[in-house]
Amino acid sequence: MAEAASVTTTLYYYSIFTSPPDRSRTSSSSSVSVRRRNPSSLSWVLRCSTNTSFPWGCDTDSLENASALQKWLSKSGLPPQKMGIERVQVGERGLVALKNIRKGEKLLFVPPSLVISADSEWSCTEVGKVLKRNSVPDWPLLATYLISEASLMESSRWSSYISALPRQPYSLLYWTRSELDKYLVASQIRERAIERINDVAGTYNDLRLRIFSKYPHLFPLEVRLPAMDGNVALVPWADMLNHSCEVETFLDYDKSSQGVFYTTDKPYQPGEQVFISYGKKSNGELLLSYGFVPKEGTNPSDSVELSLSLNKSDKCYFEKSEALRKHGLSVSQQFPLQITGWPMELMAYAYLAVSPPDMRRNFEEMAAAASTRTTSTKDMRYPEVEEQALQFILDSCETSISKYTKFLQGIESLDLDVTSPKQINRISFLKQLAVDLCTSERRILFRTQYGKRPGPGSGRFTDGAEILRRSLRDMRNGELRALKILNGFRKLFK
Ligand SMILES: C[S@@+](CC[C@H](N)C(=O)[O-])C[C@H]1O[C@@H](n2cnc3c(N)ncnc32)[C@H](O)[C@@H]1O
Repeated sequence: MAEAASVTTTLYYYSIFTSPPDRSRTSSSSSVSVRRRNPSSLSWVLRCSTNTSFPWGCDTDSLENASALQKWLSKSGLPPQKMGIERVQVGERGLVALKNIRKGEKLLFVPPSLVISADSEWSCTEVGKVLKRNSVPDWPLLATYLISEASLMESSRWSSYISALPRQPYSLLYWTRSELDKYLVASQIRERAIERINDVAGTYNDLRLRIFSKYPHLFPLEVRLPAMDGNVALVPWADMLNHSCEVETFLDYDKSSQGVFYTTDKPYQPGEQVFISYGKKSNGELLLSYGFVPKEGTNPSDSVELSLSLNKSDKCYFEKSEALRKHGLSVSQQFPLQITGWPMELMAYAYLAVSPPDMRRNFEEMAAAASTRTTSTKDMRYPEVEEQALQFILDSCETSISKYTKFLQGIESLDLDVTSPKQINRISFLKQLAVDLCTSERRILFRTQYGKRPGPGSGRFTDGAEILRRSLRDMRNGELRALKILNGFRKLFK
């Protein structure tokens, strides 16, 4: 049942793009025209800035709202579907095949009249006009649209949709600052969550100062709402699809019918849950935006950020930091590590960090190669500092691993002040999410130590065949052999 509550509901937003999706540092996904964008950012601001008393969303184990949604969608022009909303193994509620679905089959066909976009008609026309006159970007515009419709309750044409929106209380944007600090102390995703929260709060404040405060009759406190940039739309029905790391299909936008559809990349049997991809995201990013962590080892796009820093006592600290600054980098920099390898930029940063003063002529080139902004020769090698650079990366992994281990060993004793049983349940769930995330991130760090290291010409993520620890050992053995030969010669000459 929809219930009146302060808004802690998540809204799902799909960006409609005709251009390729963003290529995150860790992915190289193919071109799609519809994708999700920062959905939970909005929900966080909803939580922190609104206190609505209208029906909003439901728990994801509620099928009642889902079937009302399904009925309303069919009545409103959604064509007959080969899928239905059911209770599922992954994601509680989801879409399940009702008939055989072939690989490559097109599904959904959500017509434009059922897509909420920047061009949708506003029930409160004046609110829409004010926002458009003030050039509010699509993202906050849509968010305000939804809130404004929600405030109309049953009389909004979207009321069935709004009351079936899933609550998503586990996205990092819903975690309190002390939960983030306590449970994600070892992971860089904590920083990303704080950045995202600040970002959204900034957008909200901007709108509040620029628009909401000037039209208090149109934007009473309860319905003020911020959001993010972007060309976005809400797609009821499609947002019942859960994510799988094993599928590579995204929602698509059909230019001619202006509807939204989805092409399967595998067949489904009746009763099987149907998935889409929320994008090639790491486990941390999935937790940040959607509040779940895939099972360990199932996400090929998983990555962890490794933090590297210049040594403050380095004689060339200033020159190196200047070279980094010129290329948009700082003295402490994060690089994504994947299970399959690590970026050339990381190696370039490591070369720079360990280079002695007599290599200062190379600092500039190293800093350029460490930056993703510059298209420089990334495959450079500096044999004279290779060993130190590898050791530097190994040490940084080691430092990070020990943080994770300390956290994982002490998690049980990490308690926040909780009183109600509901809070206790939530905390134990958050702890489990933190454990799952940290275990998967630590696993990548372990694999980096024993996994692959850069090979020339191998692109953004390295797939060379050498092994970090082994290559260091081989290097050292080589040095030892050379030393023995040298000593042999010395003896001979004596
Ligand atoms: C777009 S909704 C999908 C429909 C949702 N399951 C519902 O009941 O309304 C996204 C949410 O579904 C859940 N979800 C999606 N994919 C998941 C997965 N692979 N594992 C666990 N939860 C998932 C998460 O709570 C996520 O925030």
